[in-house]
Amino acid sequence: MAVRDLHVAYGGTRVLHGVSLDFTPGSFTALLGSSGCGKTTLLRSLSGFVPVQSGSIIVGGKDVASLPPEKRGMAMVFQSYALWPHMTVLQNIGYGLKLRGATKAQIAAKVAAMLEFLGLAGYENRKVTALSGGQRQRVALGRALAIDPGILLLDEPLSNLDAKIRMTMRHEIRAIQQRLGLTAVHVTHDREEAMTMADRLVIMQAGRIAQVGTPEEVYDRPATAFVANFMGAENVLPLRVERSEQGARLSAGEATASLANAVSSALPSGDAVAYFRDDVARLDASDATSVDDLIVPGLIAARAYPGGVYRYRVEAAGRQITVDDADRHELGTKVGLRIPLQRLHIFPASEAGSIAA
Ligand SMILES: Nc1ncnc2c1ncn2[C@@H]1O[C@H](COP(=O)(O)OP(=O)(O)OP(=O)(O)O)[C@@H](O)[C@H]1O
Repeated sequence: MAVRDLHVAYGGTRVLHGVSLDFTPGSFTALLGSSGCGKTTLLRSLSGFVPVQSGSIIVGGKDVASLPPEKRGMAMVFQSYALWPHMTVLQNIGYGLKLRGATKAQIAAKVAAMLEFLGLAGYENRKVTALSGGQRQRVALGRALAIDPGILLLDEPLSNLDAKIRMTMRHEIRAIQQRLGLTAVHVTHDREEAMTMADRLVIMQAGRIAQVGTPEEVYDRPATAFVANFMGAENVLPLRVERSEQGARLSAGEATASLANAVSSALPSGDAVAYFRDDVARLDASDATSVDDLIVPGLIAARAYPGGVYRYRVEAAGRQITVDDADRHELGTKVGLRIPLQRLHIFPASEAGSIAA
């Protein structure tokens, strides 16, 4: 499947501004992005529930953008399950087959196989209202899979489940997708869910694609300030970068550090903004020095114990920085915030825009 220059609008409001993507057969892609960026709209355009303004959706070499949902070879699983409450498990799973003209015997055989596959053997005659959330979502999955789709679209299917079932379902869905060789596209708000289930992440920002890559690429090498921030590097530190023959000199207020040429060649020059995660920095003595790490003077303003490590809010370089540290320190203590340079994601200040504000 591939999407080319997809534009979608609701009334006069444009929501997708020219999205192009390729989906390798058998791959699992997660669409991630802040609320309202257009993830669900993209998924619904693929499925045919939302019409496209322009662009194409290619499945097996054919443009399906103007075909109705049932002619696209795709099935969708919804957050709300969207099961028929007055119907039994058998009737729900068999619904798509019935619409496609399958006989009663064919439906019964397929549903029994599907229930076996999903660990719900013998549940045929149960009303769906008499099932747990996890079981309902499995029935919804069964209904989607019963029509043998090549492409499975998942619209936040795990959001309504409690944490434990959600973990189990992550593994189940991934295993089913791999076993059946389905091409899956999954919309989620949950970064960890996307990272653990998908081969590839697509990070969307305001109706456009900000980055496409493996979970490692997107997490460790974010292409933009937005992606770095969105993937959890929420600490923001304004920096000045001065390039020289030997490398680069970084300064954050009084604090300075040097980077050798090999590592610094990709750095911007001038005013920049660095992003880093809570678990990257450490608390050191206020007079600590280092050649490899940036040590920014700071003051402990708050402390919490979420478990395992302490989480501190440190006032440093005019910013509030969140840092995890194994040791307990008192509020008001002067510290040196030790930040390894290679763990910083650095972008020109002009690119950081409102995220850095
Ligand atoms: N049926 C609709 N009519 C008009 N505008 C809509 C409709 N559905 C969504 N929108 C708007 O389109 C934009 C994208 O919505 P969409 O649901 O695709 O975002 P999303 O990334 O899935 O968000 P969320 O994570 O909150 O579900 C939003 O601004 C939303 O308000």
